[in-house]
Amino acid sequence: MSQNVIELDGVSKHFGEQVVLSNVSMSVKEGDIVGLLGPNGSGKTTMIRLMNGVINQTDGKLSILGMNPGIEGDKVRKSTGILTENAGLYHEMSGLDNLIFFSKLYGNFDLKQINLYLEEFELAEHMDKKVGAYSTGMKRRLGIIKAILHKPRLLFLDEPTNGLDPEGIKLVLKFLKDLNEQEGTTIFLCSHILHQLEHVCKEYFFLNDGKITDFGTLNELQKRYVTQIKLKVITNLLPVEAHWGGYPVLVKDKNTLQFLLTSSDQITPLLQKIISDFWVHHVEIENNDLESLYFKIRSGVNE
Ligand SMILES: Nc1ncnc2c1ncn2[C@@H]1O[C@H](COP(=O)(O)OP(=O)(O)OP(=O)(O)O)[C@@H](O)[C@H]1O
Repeated sequence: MSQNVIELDGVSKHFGEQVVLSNVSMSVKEGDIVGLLGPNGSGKTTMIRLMNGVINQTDGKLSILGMNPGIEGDKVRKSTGILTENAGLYHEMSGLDNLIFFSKLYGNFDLKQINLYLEEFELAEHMDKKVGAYSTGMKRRLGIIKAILHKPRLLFLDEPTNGLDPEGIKLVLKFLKDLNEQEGTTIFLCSHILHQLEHVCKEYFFLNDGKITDFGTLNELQKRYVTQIKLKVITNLLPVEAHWGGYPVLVKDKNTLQFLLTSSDQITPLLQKIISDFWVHHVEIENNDLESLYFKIRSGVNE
């Protein structure tokens, strides 16, 4: 069984009078990709900074790769990579020189590998430009390369797709999935853009006001929070009553119906019944995506 590479036990962090994290306990297994989701100011960046030993907790215990980041911060940072908002890049140096500088600092200089990453992140043609002249998306991609140069076992990414265009988002998410699958790198990422994470993370942690309010796989969270399925069906069936085929139904728009079901087992028989007399162009469960779950967990509503 894989070991926990992140363990937090009753961790709190105060800045003066402000309680930013309160009694946070969580664990992440080696080789997983997990997402930390929470609104602005909920404490996500603070948690990453604690786990990297950049700041110390007020209370509780942390273990990162079996080490205490508050005491062994340098050792922790040698085996972890981190991408933060400004990525710590030198704006007066070129993209290439930044990567050469950091890889030498990490004792891991490999020009061939650097060039491969620059190609992969579509930065090769800009590598001699000063980073100060890079666009936000280019800086973000360079920041990700900087975070993985020393082949960390554990990667912390704070909003890795911020400022990226749709092609950049696709490229970065695919790269992270491949890195996880091929190298076994554990990835801990924070993001607001929930639909992007839906196909990337194995498990999600929800942070609100400095407290973990729930966690689990998408499947587990759906079982917990989605007790009624809202099934959107685009069809030429036009129900005349508020029930059709034994289920409550709402006419949302011309050709768009919403059935309310209590179990996903009801979907197939319902659709079979519809298509025996009508056409169906589209079917979608509307309320079980990560974003719907996020709002339910925030408001404590099961629906
Ligand atoms: N060094 C600091 N000194 C004082 N307060 C701080 C410090 N760092 C963070 N905070 C406060 O802690 C709270 C949580 O901040 P944090 O950056 O961890 O939130 P976040 O969830 O990452 O937010 P965002 O989504 O906006 O990035 C905020 O109220 C912030 O002002």
